[in-house]
Amino acid sequence: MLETDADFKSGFVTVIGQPNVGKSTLINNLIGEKVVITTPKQQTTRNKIQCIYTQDDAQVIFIDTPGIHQAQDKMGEYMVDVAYKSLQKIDLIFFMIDARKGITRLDRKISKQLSGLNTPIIVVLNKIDLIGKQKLANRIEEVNRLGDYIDVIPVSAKTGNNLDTLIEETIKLIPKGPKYYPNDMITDQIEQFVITELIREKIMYLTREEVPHAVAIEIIQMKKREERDLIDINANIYVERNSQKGIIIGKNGKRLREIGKRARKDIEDLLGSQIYLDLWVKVRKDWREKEDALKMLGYRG
Ligand SMILES: Nc1nc2c(ncn2[C@@H]2O[C@H](COP(=O)(O)OP(=O)(O)OP(=O)(O)O)[C@@H](O)[C@H]2O)c(=O)[nH]1
Repeated sequence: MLETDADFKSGFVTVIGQPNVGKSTLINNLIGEKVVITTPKQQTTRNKIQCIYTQDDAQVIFIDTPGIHQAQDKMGEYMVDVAYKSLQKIDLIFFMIDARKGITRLDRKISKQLSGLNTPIIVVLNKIDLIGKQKLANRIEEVNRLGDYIDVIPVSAKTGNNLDTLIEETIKLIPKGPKYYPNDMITDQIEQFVITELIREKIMYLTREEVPHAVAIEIIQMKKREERDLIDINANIYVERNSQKGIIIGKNGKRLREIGKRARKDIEDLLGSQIYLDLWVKVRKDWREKEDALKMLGYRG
């Protein structure tokens, strides 16, 4: 299901900046026909997808980095460990600065914290609709003195001015990769969809050619344990024939355990939480031809 056009680009971006700088406005303004906003019902994730921007040749997934928002009130804890770690895993950071206010003490602190990362950073100089040209030129100078950034892009998140340049630059900077989400993905299915793809990928890898496309994954349950940083995920793996079931399970369940182990690792990275993954292999004869089964498994015609 993941499109693997060799030239397609995809990447994860997070938006950081002090309160009121315009982060939500930016994300909201990026919502158009091409964008999906997500409002996960359960708070199972720490890395929350905020929106997805898809165009013909690229997909940008904006994620809400854990810890960043809470920590804005308490600068001492600004980069709590988990936030720092997740920042290292993403492809690009937007560091938003208010062009009217100019660089604040908080911006300097953020900048210092970010300087330890290898992740590329674009400074998004926001609210340029409120200042004149000369002031903007000064601000750009100030930002260039503040740190070593890939680019400084002046925008108005409110009017939409120059957001096309921001997207263009972003796409230049993200790596080649698959289209993680279909264009018409239903928002709250996104997280589960990626999880099923991660599991499917491991099966494909570990069974090679033996169970080609006869596999579908259904997430039965995803639930966070109370008072524990652990999410239980129960999923069914559907195949068409008993022989395929045997292949996936492997001798004494060895292959299924390996599939589970590898998938768990990736899902933990995705969710930023420990998970317990319970996988069951079930035979559903000719599921590919049965409409009901397809619907149940989340495929839409
Ligand atoms: N004039 C102008 N106002 C803006 C712009 N971007 C954001 N604002 C305003 O700035 C205020 C704060 O914007 P938000 O998008 O809520 O800022 P935020 O960074 O998400 O704020 P927190 O959620 O507190 O972190 C709102 O009143 C926005 O309308 C802009 O480009 N120009």
